[in-house]
Amino acid sequence: MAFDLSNFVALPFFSIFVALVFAIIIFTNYKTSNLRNKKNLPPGELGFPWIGETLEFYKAQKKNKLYEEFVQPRIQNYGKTFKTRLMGSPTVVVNGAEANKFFLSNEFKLVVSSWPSSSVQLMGKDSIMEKQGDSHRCIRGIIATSLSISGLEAMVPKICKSVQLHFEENWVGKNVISLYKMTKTLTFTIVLECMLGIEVKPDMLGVFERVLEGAFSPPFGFPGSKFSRAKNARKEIEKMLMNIVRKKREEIEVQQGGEEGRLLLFRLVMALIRGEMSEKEVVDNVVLLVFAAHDTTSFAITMTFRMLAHHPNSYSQLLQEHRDIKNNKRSGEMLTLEDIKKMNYTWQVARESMRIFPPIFGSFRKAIADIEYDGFTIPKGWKVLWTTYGTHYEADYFEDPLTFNPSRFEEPVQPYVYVPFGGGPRQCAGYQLAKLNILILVHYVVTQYEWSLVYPEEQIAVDPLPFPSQGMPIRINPKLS
Ligand code: HEM
Repeated sequence: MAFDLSNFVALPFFSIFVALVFAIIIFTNYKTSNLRNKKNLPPGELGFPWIGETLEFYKAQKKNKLYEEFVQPRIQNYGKTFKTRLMGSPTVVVNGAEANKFFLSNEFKLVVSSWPSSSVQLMGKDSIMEKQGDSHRCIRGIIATSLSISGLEAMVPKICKSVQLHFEENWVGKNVISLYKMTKTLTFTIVLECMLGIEVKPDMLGVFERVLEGAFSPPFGFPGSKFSRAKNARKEIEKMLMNIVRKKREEIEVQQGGEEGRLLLFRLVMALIRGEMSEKEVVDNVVLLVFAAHDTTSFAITMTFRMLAHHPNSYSQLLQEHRDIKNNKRSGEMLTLEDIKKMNYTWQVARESMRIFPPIFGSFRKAIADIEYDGFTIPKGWKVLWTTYGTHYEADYFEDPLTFNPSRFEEPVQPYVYVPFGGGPRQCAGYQLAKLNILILVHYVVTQYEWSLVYPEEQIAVDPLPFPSQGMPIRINPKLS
């Protein structure tokens, strides 16, 4: 065997590396077992250092069976509150309405939201998801004003126009379209043009999607990785948005306000002019809003159509609601907020679809103090994962939970039981826009098209948000009006 000098030189470095890894493992075990002795931790397995039960978690998540295959078996073994270790962090998984109420309403007091490093780097450290206290309240206030009653009233005709234009450009003359892909394009346009007031340019969606693709991937920046592609796309967006923000600032300073005052970019730039926000904060929040709205709303819409296809009685009832609204309008007349308020049954269908297929599984929090909950201690620094499924799929809260039954929403639901939009100070800030988006699109599809699913039993994949694995193609045929 030839003597290789480089191996000889590398040996001490390798030994030091191995020793370091062992030291970290022993130190982590020591810390955890020390904690175990000192505190009344919830039951469950922390598993090996760093890796813990991450592989089991990902395996179940990939099949869209995180609740059935990861959470439920552990609830059976340990109860509704159990510990595990995910992606390096000791984590307590909590389930049920009381848990949702306790952790979601104690945001900023006992816990803070905790996103993966890749999401934070790509959305930006200055987006609402990383903000706390006054700066969080300031951004939420600005978003809320845009989605107030007068803001929503102004937005309805804009959304209607976007949907009509979208049909003309993407549906007319086609026999089959991918509903998921189409709703993504449409949601993107609605957030940017109708909510923010930023004109969509041809390549924009592709660049934003490249950022979103990296938002949950490991934050390794080697060339060609998903994360490094996402980082490059983020730089492109930053440059483009900076220009848009500066141009808007000039316009506002010259013209002082105007009709556009209702749109969100205007309000964000006004906050910039008043010195309440920086340019970077405006840009980060625009990226975050697209991220928050995009896959969630598209998935909610596609699952609503899937449920309608599988439940013809519900579809007939929903269709009648939209025929009644249409029959009260002149040909080509736009919907108004008043029409949308009449879509009660449609909203029940959409809510029931989001109960069974919540676009967001739940989300992570980080304990900022030792927390006493359910008779256990959750140590400061540990993560907490609350879940939508822990109430949505439990018979204690929803009778016969796996059955699709929109009329269960005729009665009000107890707080923190139905949580597809979260709750507490971080409850979805775009809830009203999501609702408009869903109801208006359903109206125009069912009144203008006959449609059917190409693959009625299409699988739901997860990466890391759920999506129909084949893009949910539907056959379409324009209705003769
Ligand atoms: C069906 C569609 C949607 C669903 C299911 C959904 C769900 C959620 C959930 C569960 C949260 C809370 C996350 C947490 O507690 O960690 C959230 C937060 C948020 N959502 Fe949505 N969302 C939807 C659509 C939208 C839209 C259309 C927008 C905006 C245009 C939006 C903007 C936001 C923002 C800004 C936050 C962060 C709020 C904060 O940190 O204070 N979402 N969403």
